[in-house]
Amino acid sequence: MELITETKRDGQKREHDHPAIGLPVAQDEEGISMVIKNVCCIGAGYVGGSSCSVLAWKCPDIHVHVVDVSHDTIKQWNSHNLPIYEPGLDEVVKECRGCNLFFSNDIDRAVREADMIFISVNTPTKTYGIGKGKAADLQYVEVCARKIAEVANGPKIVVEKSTVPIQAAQFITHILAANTKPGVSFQVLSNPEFLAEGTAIENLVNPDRVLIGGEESSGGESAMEELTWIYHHWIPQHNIITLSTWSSQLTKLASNAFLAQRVSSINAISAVCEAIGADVSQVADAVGRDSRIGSKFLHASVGFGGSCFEKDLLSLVYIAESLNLPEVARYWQHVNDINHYQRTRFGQRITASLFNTVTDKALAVFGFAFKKNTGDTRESPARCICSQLLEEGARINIYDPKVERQQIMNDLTSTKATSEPERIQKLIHIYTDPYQAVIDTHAIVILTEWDEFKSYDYKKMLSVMKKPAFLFDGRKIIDHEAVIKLGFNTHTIGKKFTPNTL
Ligand SMILES: NC(=O)C1=CN([C@@H]2O[C@H](COP(=O)(O)OP(=O)(O)OC[C@H]3O[C@@H](n4cnc5c(N)ncnc54)[C@H](O)[C@@H]3O)[C@@H](O)[C@H]2O)C=CC1
Ligand SMILES: O=C(O)[C@H]1O[C@H](OP(=O)(O)OP(=O)(O)OC[C@H]2O[C@@H](n3ccc(=O)[nH]c3=O)[C@H](O)[C@@H]2O)[C@H](O)[C@@H](O)[C@@H]1O
Repeated sequence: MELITETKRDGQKREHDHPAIGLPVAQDEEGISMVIKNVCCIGAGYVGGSSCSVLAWKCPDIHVHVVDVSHDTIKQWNSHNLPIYEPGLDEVVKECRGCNLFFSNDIDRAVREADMIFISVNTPTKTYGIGKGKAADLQYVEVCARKIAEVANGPKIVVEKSTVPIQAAQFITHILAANTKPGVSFQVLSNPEFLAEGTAIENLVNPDRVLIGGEESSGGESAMEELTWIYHHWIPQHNIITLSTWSSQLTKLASNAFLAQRVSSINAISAVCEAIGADVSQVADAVGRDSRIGSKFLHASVGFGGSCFEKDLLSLVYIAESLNLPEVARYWQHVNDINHYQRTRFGQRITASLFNTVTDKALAVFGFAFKKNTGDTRESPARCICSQLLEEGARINIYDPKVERQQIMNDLTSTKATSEPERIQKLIHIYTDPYQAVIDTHAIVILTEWDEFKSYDYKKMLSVMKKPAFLFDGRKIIDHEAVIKLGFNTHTIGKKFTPNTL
């Protein structure tokens, strides 16, 4: 394995390729000896990788070992090219990696050495069997629980960080309890994560709150104290909430559902605005000035994306159905339905505006990630809208500053996206220069709110496009009056402009 040399927080240059062994014993402020915590995190994805990097950064006295089944992912975490793009993450990892932060595939060793184990594996929507299309798939969480039970050799605190339905902590406890050996004991805590992609480091460093859910027993309470002690390294006590495990798990699902509901609410209003000639930005601004409502998460768009809002809404719908609460299930299902409606509506508007056909027309698509400042395309509205346009026979030139070419190709030609991958593949062109992407196109379609899209030279772009040239701003980020003046036929969400005849 390649050795990496990095300058560490103590100013020393060091090489490393594997986790250090043998932990020192530290003294706290009162000089009392205290064993340094040895933390392991199973799952080196967005959540495990970034949250544990910040944990290592904020807790130099804690040894953090992040493990994953994927060799490629771990190789990337140990390289100069991290597997995820997050502003500020590179700096944090560079400072701690090889000191008190380690990435490896040696899950058994990490679990054995740890006294606290975070489970941060994926919990996607089930694609098969009971609950297909709605329930959270807990197979990866179960594998972790069984692995911990198999290799644990002492007392362990198991912290459920993945987003899970409300019974998950019980089933983890059940598996662990059925496998205890002499000298081995387990406490299971719920500690859901609230970071948002693109702002993960800021969210982890200054969280609105940290939830620690546990059992109401002396063992549960002391486990909660242990985890509270870790977070206390950088988070004030009043931002750390201790609660029951079920409340903690439900709070996570409810928080995502509330956020998704706000986006769907303003998007539903945007359709009304388009129909009556109102402006959704003005409505959102005025509604948000009510301090009881607040201004955040009222930005109308092509719909919400990302790996969690839809998944967690569907999980909540499934839970409500399982609890025989069909009205509750329908309520949350509608939040998701509006999101699909909003995406489809925008795709249809593009086709309708381009004289009811996009067949063989070239369109430049700006942005493929589900939001700015991330390279993540999971459930991105861009995937859905591009697929819609490709099905209509459009040729699309895609530019995104962070999403890899192969990722875009996979997303649009997978069996989930199309039944005709060969035909679709020929219609897609990926660009690394937005000015090249627009040449000879009929329209520009903005699908992610990257800041750089605001400052492009649209006059220059217009000069190389087919006329009449169209601009569809699905994120409401550019100066519409300015591009209309240039001569673009402009469309956006929640507002209608007079057709441009320049
Ligand atoms: N992505 C996000 O912004 C947020 C995600 N969450 C939740 O956190 C959880 C993880 O999400 P992400 O980090 O986005 O997922 P991810 O897909 O980026 O990462 C999960 C990682 O777990 C690894 N893994 C799966 N099974 C494993 C096993 N048995 N042993 C070792 N490694 C294993 C996978 O190889 C993968 O690298 C999910 O439940 C998600 O709902 C919560 C808050 C934010
Ligand atoms: O559980 C999770 O995975 C995370 O889900 C969201 O974080 P994330 O999906 O990374 O990003 P958000 O900023 O919430 O945006 C989600 C989607 O909604 C869209 N959005 C957001 C806000 C808005 O006003 N309008 C709007 O269309 C975004 O463009 C994006 O597509 C939550 O914000 C996090 O608290 C949570 O931890």
